[in-house]
Amino acid sequence: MRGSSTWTRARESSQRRFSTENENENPPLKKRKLTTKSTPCVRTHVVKGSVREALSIVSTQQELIDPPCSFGGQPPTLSCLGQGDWEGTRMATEEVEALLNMKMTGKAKSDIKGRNDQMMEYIKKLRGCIRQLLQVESAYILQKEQQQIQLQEERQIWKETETKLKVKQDELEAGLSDVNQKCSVLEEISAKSESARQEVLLAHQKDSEALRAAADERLHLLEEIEKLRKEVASATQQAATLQDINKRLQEYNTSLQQYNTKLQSDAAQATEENSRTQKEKVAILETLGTVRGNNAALQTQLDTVKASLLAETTQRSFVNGELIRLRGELQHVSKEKEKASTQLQALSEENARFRELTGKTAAEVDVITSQAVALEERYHTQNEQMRLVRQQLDLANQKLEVAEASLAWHKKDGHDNILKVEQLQKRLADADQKLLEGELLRRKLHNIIQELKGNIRVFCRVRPMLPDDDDSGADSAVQYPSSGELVGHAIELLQPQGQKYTFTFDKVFGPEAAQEDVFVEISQLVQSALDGYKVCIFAYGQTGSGKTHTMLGHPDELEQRGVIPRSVEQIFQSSQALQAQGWKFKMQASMLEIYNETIRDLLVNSRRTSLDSQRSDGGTPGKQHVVKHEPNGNTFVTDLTVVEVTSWKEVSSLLRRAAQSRSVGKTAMNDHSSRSHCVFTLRIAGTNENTEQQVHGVLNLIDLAGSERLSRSCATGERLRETQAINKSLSSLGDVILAIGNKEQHIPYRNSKLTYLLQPCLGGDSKTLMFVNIAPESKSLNESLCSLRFAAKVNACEIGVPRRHTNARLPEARLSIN
Ligand SMILES: Nc1ncnc2c1ncn2[C@@H]1O[C@H](COP(=O)(O)OP(=O)(O)OP(=O)(O)O)[C@@H](O)[C@H]1O
Repeated sequence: MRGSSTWTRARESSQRRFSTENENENPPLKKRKLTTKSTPCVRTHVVKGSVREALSIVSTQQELIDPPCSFGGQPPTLSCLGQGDWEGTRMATEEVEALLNMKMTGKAKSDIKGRNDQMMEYIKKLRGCIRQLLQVESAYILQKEQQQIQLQEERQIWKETETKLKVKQDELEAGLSDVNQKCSVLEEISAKSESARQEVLLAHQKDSEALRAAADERLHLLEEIEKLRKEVASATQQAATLQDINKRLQEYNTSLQQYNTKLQSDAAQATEENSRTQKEKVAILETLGTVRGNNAALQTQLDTVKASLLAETTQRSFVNGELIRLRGELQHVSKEKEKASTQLQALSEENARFRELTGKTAAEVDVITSQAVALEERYHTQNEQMRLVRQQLDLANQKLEVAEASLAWHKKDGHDNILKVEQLQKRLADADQKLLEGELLRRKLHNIIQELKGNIRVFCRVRPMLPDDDDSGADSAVQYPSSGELVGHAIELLQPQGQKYTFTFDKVFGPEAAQEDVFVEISQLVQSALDGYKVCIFAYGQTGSGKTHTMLGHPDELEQRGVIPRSVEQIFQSSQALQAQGWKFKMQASMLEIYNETIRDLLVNSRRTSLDSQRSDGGTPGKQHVVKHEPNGNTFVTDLTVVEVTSWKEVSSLLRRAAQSRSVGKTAMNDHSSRSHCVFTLRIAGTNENTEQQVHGVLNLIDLAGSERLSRSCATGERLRETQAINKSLSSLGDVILAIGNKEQHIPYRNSKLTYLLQPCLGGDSKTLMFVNIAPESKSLNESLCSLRFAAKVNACEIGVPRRHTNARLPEARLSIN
């Protein structure tokens, strides 16, 4: 740049110099030539002027043209000039000046010739001078032209350079903006790196804290390990047994997989069969409709025929009566006729005898003859009457035959129709049965697939609006998809601002779902407790959302019984049905509640009169109940009352006993709020006398205390303490499920009594189902959202594959009969 500006300055000064020289110092050449030409005669001052100009140019440019002509430093004289050769000599400025200032010397005025010669000499010199000047001028012009060409070239170069420079400048500017951009990007990156660095620092701090916590945990774990070592010693003893069991389980697993494959192909077949049956059912229903229509028409026809048959039967009986009467009359007439013919015979014989004897008069003969004629006429009339009656009888008989034939035909047709309807009804019943079987198979397969997946299943139940709900008249905050695959499996929560949250679960029950509908869906799961599985069903949800209604309901009202009564009843019924196969079951029931992180026995005999008196010491007086997990996978609670039960009736009385002991209180959100987690456990031990097989199943049915926000429950004092304990244990449940979901090494089961008790159900080998109960009113929307989010986490949780507890090899088929 600097080079270019120096170059530009030099170029500008050169230009300026040229233009000054051209425009100011040198008048146009043409003008000077004209001036010279227009004054051919020598006039000193004119010539002097132009020559001076020329001289000044010559003197300025003299170094450029030729080296100066030296006169040896002497001013020239005309004589000197006369001695030199003007043609070939170059003149210095002073010489020209001297020539111009030269005066006529030596000649008298009268010496015209002399003067003339002198003048001629002078003119000759002047001419030489002028010629030289002209040469200088042409040299100058040539030089000027060269310079102009050079200038042009320089200008061209300058222009090109300028263009190049411009391009270069543009490139540099573009480069500069690129660099600027890069700079800003780098600045951003640097800012980000800075924030990342900060985050890393924070994370590092957290890690350090976590490390410290881990160190503490490690210490704790070392203690645990010590304990575990002792346990391991005993476990080693069992290892051999377990290995054997494991081997058998592997075999069982293989057979289960085969069974599963078979079930899947069966399922495919069943689905096919199902759809075929459905189509068949539709066709049958259509045919049945047509047949029913035909049947109705035939029925009407049959009724008409029956009516006409009745009329015919009446007519027939009338005709029969008439026939009998006519037959009687005919007999009577026949008798009369026989009598008359006997009489006639007698009279004829008499007449003949008389004629023979000629003893009778002609008059008497006439009378007798007329009597005989009359008798004969009577006989003919009676014959005619008989013929007519016979005709009538034949007609009636014909009518009767026609009526009987038509009746038989109608009867046959009606019978055919009845047969057809019966057949169709049978096929319909078969199709319904197949559908039912298909549905049962589908449920079974679904259960098996769930078992193999090892997931906790989640059912959502939304209770109806209650009369006490403030917005019972308002729209519910809950919706369900009305079409597509999600029907019956999804729930949508609507926020007042229009935002919609959709959650999907294994099953969603709306407010219209009856207790029976809910139980149908879990009956298979309950049944597997009888097959030797650990089954755990628990209800989670905010206060007043229907957990107790779902789990317990009203045990004494048939329709309103909840999961616990129905499950127990089903277990007893199935166990009785299995007795035919040689199975004998022993059932033991227990019930406990976890109240304020303390386990309380709800079946203890010493019935408490005041709940508050126990609450103060936190449980059964003198007894501390502790949860124990045995190495064989069994979990029990120390000193808990366990009652052997043989019927639903006994369990029912236990439930009533427990209900009286349960911690219930009135909250702002529920008049009869369960203030504790209630756990009903049924242990099932089954032995088959024929095969010596044994199964050990456990059914845990849990009604959790309601989750509620302190701000909404308005709890104070004892209620506040209860609520805090409930929330703490529920949040521990959330932590456990989150840790299982994240497949963390350490699962914090010990953080609460509830999670420690549920450990085998949540992280072990049991079949677990959670009900998330939802209150539909819009004021509960936030609680519902929390509950559903919690349930969604649970739904995503894999807890391991359920394990059946048996001590002898079992056949592939399950024990369950339904
Ligand atoms: N599906 C339902 N159909 C009819 N009524 C219901 C239903 N679910 C709940 N209810 C009624 O709602 C009220 C509250 O139900 P419930 O006591 O079962 O709630 P909860 O969740 O157990 O409450 P808490 O946690 O406070 O014990 C009861 O009156 C119950 O009868």
